[in-house]
Amino acid sequence: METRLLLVHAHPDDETLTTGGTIARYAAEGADVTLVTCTLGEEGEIIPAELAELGSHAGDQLGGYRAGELRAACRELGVTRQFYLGGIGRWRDSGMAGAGSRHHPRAFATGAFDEQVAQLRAILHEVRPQVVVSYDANGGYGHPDHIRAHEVTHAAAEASGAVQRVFHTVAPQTPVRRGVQALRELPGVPFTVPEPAELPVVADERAHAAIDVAGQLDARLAALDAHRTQVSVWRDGSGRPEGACCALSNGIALPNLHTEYFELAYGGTGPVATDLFGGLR
Ligand SMILES: CC(=O)N[C@H]1[C@@H](O[C@@H]2[C@H](O)[C@H](O)[C@@H](O)[C@H](O)[C@H]2O)O[C@H](CO)[C@@H](O)[C@@H]1O
Ligand SMILES: [Zn+2]
Repeated sequence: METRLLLVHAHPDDETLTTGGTIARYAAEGADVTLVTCTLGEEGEIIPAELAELGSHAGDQLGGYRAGELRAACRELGVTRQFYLGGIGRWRDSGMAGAGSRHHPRAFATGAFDEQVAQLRAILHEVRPQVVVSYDANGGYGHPDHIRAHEVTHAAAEASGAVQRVFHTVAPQTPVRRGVQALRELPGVPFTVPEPAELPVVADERAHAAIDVAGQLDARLAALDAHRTQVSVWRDGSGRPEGACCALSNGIALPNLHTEYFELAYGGTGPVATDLFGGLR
């Protein structure tokens, strides 16, 4: 059986931040990996000062710039094909909860749900993935676009009748806290190392699958480098991926985990503990 994995993410950078190692691993093992990105991330903050005028408050060119970042990141991860839901530019980044940008006529989180579901069903019909990955009902950390991506994914996957499993990317408490502790012990980290309680985590029991991505850390870091408007990557100079970490525009360090975790949300049970396709091939 050719294994076909499809991931639905809200903005350019999410695919790498939460599932970059898993994408790189399955792609390296010969799986067909499709990425669906729902928006261009037009409302994002911008880290490099020299690019500030791309922002929505000024030139409003960030979406096009992030499309280029996403192409580069997909090359680093080995993505087979990448779609924008409804075509490039159809749905716009809604901004964080409460932002006025949610009233934009093309805002994803408040857009026509049935249209979005039909657009994803068309991609599912073309690609025929056995396994689909997106976010939990809280969108991981509550971003309106992530929540809508979860809703559209479940509606389309369950209506398709052909998707065998839907997983949510999750951050279980114990490994996240262990990763934060490792950052505290890494000399010279230029970001704010968060208190464990500051990171959006879930109970360990919700992590049904743990995908070992120790062999893909360099690929994930290279893909994070590509998302330079959104992510700062720091390396301690040792050349080891363990000596690196990253932060978003808020300057809060994110743990560099060797494992990515997933909750099995749809498709019954199965031997998924270390393989999203366990028992399907
Ligand atoms: C990872 C992710 O979903 N990023 C989103 C998010 O960006 C965050 C947001 O700007 C927040 O205000 C910052 O503190 C944080 O550092 C950012 O990562 O929301 C953006 C706007 O919707 C979105 O473009 C970005 O991809
Ligand atoms: Zn996002």
